[in-house]
Amino acid sequence: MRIDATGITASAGGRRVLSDVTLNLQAGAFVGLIGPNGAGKTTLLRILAGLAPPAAGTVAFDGADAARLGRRALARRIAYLAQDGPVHWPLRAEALAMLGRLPHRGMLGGVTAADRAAVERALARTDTLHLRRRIVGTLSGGERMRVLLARTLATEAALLLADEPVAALDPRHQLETMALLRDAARSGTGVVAVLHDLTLAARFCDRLILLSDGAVLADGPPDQTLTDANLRDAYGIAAHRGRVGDRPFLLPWTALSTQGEPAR
Ligand SMILES: Nc1ncnc2c1ncn2[C@@H]1O[C@H](COP(=O)(O)OP(=O)(O)OP(=O)(O)O)[C@@H](O)[C@H]1O
Repeated sequence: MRIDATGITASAGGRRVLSDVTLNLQAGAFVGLIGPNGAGKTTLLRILAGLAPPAAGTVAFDGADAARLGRRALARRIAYLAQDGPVHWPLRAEALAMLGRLPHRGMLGGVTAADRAAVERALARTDTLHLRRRIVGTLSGGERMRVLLARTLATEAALLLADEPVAALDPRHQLETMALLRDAARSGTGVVAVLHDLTLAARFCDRLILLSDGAVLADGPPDQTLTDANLRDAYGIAAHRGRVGDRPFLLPWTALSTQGEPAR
């Protein structure tokens, strides 16, 4: 699996929100897409998923123009988890997870044993087996997010794009979900997650792409992306740092003024 996005430009509300973004994604790496609010992360993820066309630039999936692959073929290859989408349908959790199998079904096809097995695996991996009979609208925000992640995993696509998959989760489920995404990457899925928690991003991701003002400010291993200068320029913050084994960690600590002085 390989995705090459070249020269991606996008506008929204009459304003340029992505400018000439070029990046490639390959199976086997857990990539964190980070950057401040409004930097363009969701816009970029939706373009990579084929859900919105770029104003300029191309997305190629395994060398083929993704725009020509067709919605259904793309949906089998790329699973997309939207950012905190409200779910109003009176659906049980397992039926919602089963929607992740739709791209694999023929026009008249029913649920197969393979569909059931994939949903079972996805519910188990997201710790939602005990919620399977619950109506999704009655779940807590974190429970709902895990069921939505189960739907995304159930597709068993080559590329998984997740927009803020851990934002609503408690610390234990954050750690488990980050480990599950990393393990999915290790076993050959391409994984990109939009993340605001830089501590988790530094610990679990193999590579971080830092978007700022619609452009790629840095792209590389966490050590090289989360430099003091990049944190200051992109987020206007300073952080405390450390290491555990071979992994860096950092703790956002100080908001900086525009002159780079501690603001609060
Ligand atoms: N439909 C729209 N109309 C007007 N502006 C839009 C629209 N969609 C996105 N934008 C703007 O485009 C910019 C990028 O939005 P996007 O959602 O991609 O940012 P983001 O990096 O995902 O932010 P966040 O971290 O807050 O989720 C923002 O300034 C946003 O206000």
